[in-house]
Amino acid sequence: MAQRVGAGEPAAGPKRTSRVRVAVRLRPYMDKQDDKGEGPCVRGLDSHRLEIVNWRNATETLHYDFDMFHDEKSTQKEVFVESVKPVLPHILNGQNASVFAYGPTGAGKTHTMLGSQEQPGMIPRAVREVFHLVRAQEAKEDGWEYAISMSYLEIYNEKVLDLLCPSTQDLPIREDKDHNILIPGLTTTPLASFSEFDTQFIPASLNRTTASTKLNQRSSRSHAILLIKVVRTRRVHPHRQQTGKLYLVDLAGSEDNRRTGNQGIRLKESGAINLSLFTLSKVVDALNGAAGGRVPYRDSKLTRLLQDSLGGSAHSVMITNVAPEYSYYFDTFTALNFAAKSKQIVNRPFVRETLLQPSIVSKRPRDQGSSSSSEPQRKRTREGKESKTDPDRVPSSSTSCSTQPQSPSDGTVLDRLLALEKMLMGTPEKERLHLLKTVAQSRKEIEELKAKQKELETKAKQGGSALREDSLFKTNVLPLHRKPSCARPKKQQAVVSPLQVSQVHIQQGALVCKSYIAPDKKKKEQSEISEGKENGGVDVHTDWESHMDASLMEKSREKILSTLNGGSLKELKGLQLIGDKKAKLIMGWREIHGAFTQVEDLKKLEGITAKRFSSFFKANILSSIGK
Ligand SMILES: Nc1ncnc2c1ncn2[C@@H]1O[C@H](COP(=O)(O)OP(=O)(O)OP(=O)(O)O)[C@@H](O)[C@H]1O
Repeated sequence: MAQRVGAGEPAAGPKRTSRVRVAVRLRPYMDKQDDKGEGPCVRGLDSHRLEIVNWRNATETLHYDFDMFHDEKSTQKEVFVESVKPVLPHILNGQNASVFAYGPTGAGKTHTMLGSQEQPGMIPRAVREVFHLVRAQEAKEDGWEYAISMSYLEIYNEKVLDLLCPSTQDLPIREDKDHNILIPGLTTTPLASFSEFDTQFIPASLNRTTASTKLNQRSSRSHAILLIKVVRTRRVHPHRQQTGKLYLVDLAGSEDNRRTGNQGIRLKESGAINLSLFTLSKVVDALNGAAGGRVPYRDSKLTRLLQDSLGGSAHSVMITNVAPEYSYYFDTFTALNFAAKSKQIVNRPFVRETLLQPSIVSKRPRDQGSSSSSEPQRKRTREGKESKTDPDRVPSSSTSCSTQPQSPSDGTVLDRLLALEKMLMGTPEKERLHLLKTVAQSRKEIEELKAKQKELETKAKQGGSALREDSLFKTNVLPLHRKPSCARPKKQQAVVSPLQVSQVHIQQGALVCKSYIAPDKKKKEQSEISEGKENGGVDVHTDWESHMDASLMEKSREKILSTLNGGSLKELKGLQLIGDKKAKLIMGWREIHGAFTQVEDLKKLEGITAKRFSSFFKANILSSIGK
């Protein structure tokens, strides 16, 4: 698990501010001659200023001044070089950046962000540039190693959907204590090259929800957000790790339902789109001092996700797309006013840095003497899985939804101990004393664990053999309709309710006394636990552990732990007594705190009491042995 370094630490440098940069891009006329006759309702004055006819008085014009004005002849390359490229280097230094296109339906947002084969937009250009920047840094051998990955999502009807894995449902949005916005369960795909990005991105874009409206033949009905993450790790001790994120956002078009002719589902979509854009506008107002200081980020999924880009810690660029036709006049006027307001927003970018724990560092090849630049990187895949991938190798055609077996990021106690000892070399005296204490404490823990394990093994052997003979006999002679008593030498008798019948199973040397509960009762019991209600009547928490083979128990425990640390949403839900809510909580915890070191860590989750944990543990150990 990584340790967070505060934003004010030396690595982050002095805190500084960065205003949201606003560019306006005017789309050329489309093929409608009659619109052209009226002349454009908006026109550029120079590379920063533009004017629009004043609707209150047609003889006047209103002037606006922006960071950049791109006229109707501007090429994709010019827009990229002048407005987008300057923010990209920040993401190599652990800072966040975002570029988003805003404007009415049909004004050119998707053209600007995505573009076409002949005229690639900001997204492909920005990603290509990120690869260039990273390769240039690698060539300098500056002591850092870099890893690039991507995630891609859309917000459709206030649902967060994973475009790299379209079968997933609405994903939750979480915030950690450092105000980082996280989406547990979102696919993250490592990228080795730009062409690999292309092969992932193009099919994923086709998953995006689009439908035509009267205004635009191919109108985007969702907000699409592409996230490019650059993680760089210092090769030498202390192993600092910096994470920079680039958000590339194509917003859905704001639109007037009277003009778009929306009905039915299209009307519902428009409601969601306009609500999120309205909230976006309220957020901008609040950041500019209105609304008494409360910034309503939480009022829509879009603003929650863009929290970092507006008034947060990102270097942000907003490209406002406008159209020249008079039919767009009011939309253009509104968009320009929104852009002018956004220009005043000030962000506070800082470096996000963590220190890798010794257990992670000690497992890396460089600690075994290697310092090759093509050394494998640790990367997260979907649902918080960790894997080792060589960044210079083009991975096989694994799908983004595919899951890989995962090894927990925290080592065993012994691994950690060894790593700690190794770290003592070259540590100042005061810290060394503290570390020595930790080492001594860990050693003591190991001794205690070993003693306990021995004791349990002996108990299990004694109890197991006595019970095996006894229960085998009883299972054979008891009539089915009678309740058998499950023999438990030295231990208390299990409480058996009138609806239960006990069965004795012997599997792989383990003796398990399974309670049979009538199906409807079992269902009720399980749903009560997963809904958060404590178990009332029957005590299911009897001393069952002592009847199990210690090594088998340990194996099952490891299996559960590995699912907790590496399981997908579906796999987590496959655990006994874990429903959708708990599975998402587990993923959120994992995202924020890293791997669970032991199954018992589950008790740290909200709503998992000791009793509920005990039910969970028992049910899963039994079911894993039963498999
Ligand atoms: N700068 C430009 N040069 C040439 N064609 C453009 C330009 N901007 C937009 N277009 C064309 O205008 C049409 C509408 O643009 P686009 O689909 O990008 O609008 P949009 O704002 O994304 O709309 P929506 O909100 O509905 O998604 C498209 O056919 C697009 O190719």
